[in-house]
Order: sequence, then C-alpha cells, then structure tokens
Amino acid sequence: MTHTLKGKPAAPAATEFASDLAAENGQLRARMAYMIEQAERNHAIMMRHQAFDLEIVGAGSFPELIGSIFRSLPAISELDSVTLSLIDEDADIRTVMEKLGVDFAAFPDLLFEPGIDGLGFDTGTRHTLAPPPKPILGMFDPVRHARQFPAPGVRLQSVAIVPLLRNKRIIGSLNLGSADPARFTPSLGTDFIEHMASIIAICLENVISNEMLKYIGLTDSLTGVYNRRYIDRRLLEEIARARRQNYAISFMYIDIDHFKRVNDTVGHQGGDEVLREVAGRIKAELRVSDALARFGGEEFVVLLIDADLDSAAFVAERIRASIAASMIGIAQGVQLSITGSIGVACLDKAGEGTAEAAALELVAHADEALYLAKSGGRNRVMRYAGT
Ligand SMILES: Nc1nc2c(ncn2[C@@H]2O[C@H](COP(=O)(O)OP(=O)(O)OP(=O)(O)O)[C@@H](O)[C@H]2O)c(=O)[nH]1
Repeated sequence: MTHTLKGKPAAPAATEFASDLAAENGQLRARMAYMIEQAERNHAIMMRHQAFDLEIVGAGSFPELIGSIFRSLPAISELDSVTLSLIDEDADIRTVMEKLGVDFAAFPDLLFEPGIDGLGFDTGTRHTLAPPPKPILGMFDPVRHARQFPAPGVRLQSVAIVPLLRNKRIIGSLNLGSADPARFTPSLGTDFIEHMASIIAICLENVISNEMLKYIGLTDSLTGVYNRRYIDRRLLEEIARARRQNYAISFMYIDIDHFKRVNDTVGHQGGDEVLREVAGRIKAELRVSDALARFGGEEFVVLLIDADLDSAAFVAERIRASIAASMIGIAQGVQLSITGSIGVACLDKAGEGTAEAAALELVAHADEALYLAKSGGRNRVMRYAGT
C-alpha cells in the first residue's frame, strides 16, 4: 500500500479518473439541462410571437390592431411598458379615426407625433440614401424618454426605441420599456425586435389605409361631411341603440333655397363654394354626437341623437338663422344672400317595427316637413305635422 506524505492512503488512479469523469459528466448534464431549458424557453417565446404575429395580421381595424399590440405584447415579451408613437403630420390619422368612432381615451399608450423629430432618432444629418435608423437600446432616462414614456406605470430601467419603417420611411416608433436594467443594453442584438417592428409597421400601414378608404367611402368629397351611405348605416345603428336605451332621435332635412339660381348666377364652382360654406355653418351649430351629411345636390341632413322634436326644432331654427345671418362671399368678391328651408321629424322612443322601416318613416316624415317649409314660403323650419 502506498502512503502520502501525511500518511493517508492515496486513491488509485482509476478511481480518481472515474470520479473526474463523473464530475465532468454531471457538469455536462447540468449544462445540457440548462441549454434544453433555454431552447424550450426560446421555443415558447417564438410560439407566442408567432401567435402574436397572426393576431395582429388578422386585425380588421385600427382599434383592433392597437388593442392587440397593447394587450398582448407586454405579456408575451415580458415588458413593463409598451407605447407606440405614430407620425401624424396634419393630424389626419387622428381626425379620421375619431370620425370613425375610435375612442382614444382607451389607448393612453398611443402617442401622436407631428414630425419625425419627436421620435428621437438621429435623422437630421442623414443622407437620403443612408440606411434607415436602427433601434436605440439603453438605460431609461426620464427626461430623454419623456415623449415615448409619458406615464410609465413602473420604474423603468432600460428601454428600446424601435423605428417603424415602411419602404425606408419612418412612420413611428415602437417603444419597449423594462424594469430590468439588463433587458435592453446597447450591445444586444436587435434582429428580433426589428423583425417584430417590421410586422407591426406593415399591419399599421394596412389598417390605416383601410380606415382612410372606409372614411373616404363615407364622406362627401365636396364638403367633407358624411355622405348618404354613412347616414343610412348610422341611422339603423342609432335606432337600435335608441330603442335599447329608450330615448328619442330626430332627423332634419335642410335644403338651400333657389339654389338653381345660385348656380345660374355664379356658375357651378360658385355654387360649390356656397355648399361648402353652408355645410360649415350647419356643423357649427351641432353637437359632436350629431351627424351631418350631404344627401346629394343642395340637400343636407342631420341626425340628432337623444333629441325630441322640440329640441330638434330649436337646433333647426339656429341653423336656419345662421345660414341667413350673413352674406356668403365667394370668389372675385361676389357676395350672396342664401337661405335654407328645414323639415324636422322625430322618432319618439325610436318607433315600432323593424329599424329599417322606422328609418324610412323618419326620413319620409322629415322630407314631408321640408315640403311644407318650401311651400310655406322657404327660409323657415317646419315640424312633421303627424308627430
Ligand atoms: N354647384 C352645385 N350645384 C349642384 C350640385 N348638385 C346639384 N346642384 C344643383 O342644385 C340645383 C337644385 O335645384 P332645384 O332642385 O331645382 O331646387 P332649388 O333651385 O334649390 O329650388 P328650391 O329647392 O325649390 O328652393 C340644380 O341647379 C342642380 O344643378 C353640386 O354638387 N354643386
């Protein structure tokens, strides 16, 4: 038997080798287990992101898309804050979405920027052919990132400001915030978040153009107010809602008096200017919940929500007075005195029968009242006699 200097028996070489091997094996197994766990975790993240991609690609409207982004992205990416900045130079997107009924109060993390400068990318000195900006990753700075994170719910530590690009044009930024300081560091690879941002950018551009088209299809290009298609649809929705909530809705026909003479005197273009001015004057007398449309020609209609015949006639009188109040100036200094006749009808507690039948009846009653206003001498408001 061999002895060490301290007198203990030395382990045989084979046993030593076996225990080294076992230790190494253990380490390798632990590493393997860790790598499998990582791979499974990454796979789960990939699957969640694929499901997210499918969800946003399938979004049929702007609120649906924005809702999906704010609801799902923080959860699947384990983020503490997600905001979205959209460039909206002349507030066109905001205006159209509002007109289509989008409630922006429901999306406090949706931010509009009047220009590219507000996004914080270095674009000032960029040559037009230079590559588009890359995501900016790093520590959260409450001053520098105040625009992207105006009211973060938690104390953010690191952020990623990812440009949303369409054909190399920046349309906004996706702003990701984490309470973990190591989550977004400048050295982190950005392929994954750039890919995610590119899908979001495509979806955003698609829904925004779809909503714009929808809006164009529902508005009158000459005056910018709604068109007949919009009112026909809205009337049915409003009748159904008025029935559920038990309130009255009213309808008004407004027809410019002797408009043929206007066209004959100042030409069709002059007539168009008068139509635009009259639309503006009517609109100024309405509440945001009321809907104004041009039914074609020189005829406008107004749908008043939660308004009985008395209140509708009161608003109609205000509109009549405002059209007649002052001359309308058109090109080359020509001033015209314009009046309008108005017929008003009301669907008390939203009527009986189908919504379609009730809508037809309401419009016909307002038309009858308009006829009375015209035959009674014009520049007047008449109520439907049967209501
Ligand atoms: N400028 C312009 N004129 C239009 C447009 N659409 C219809 N009109 C004209 O509107 C006029 C409507 O005339 P009428 O329906 O005879 O009625 P009116 O002259 O207004 O007479 P009353 O309604 O009876 O007071 C016609 O001359 C149409 O050519 C339009 O988009 N622009």
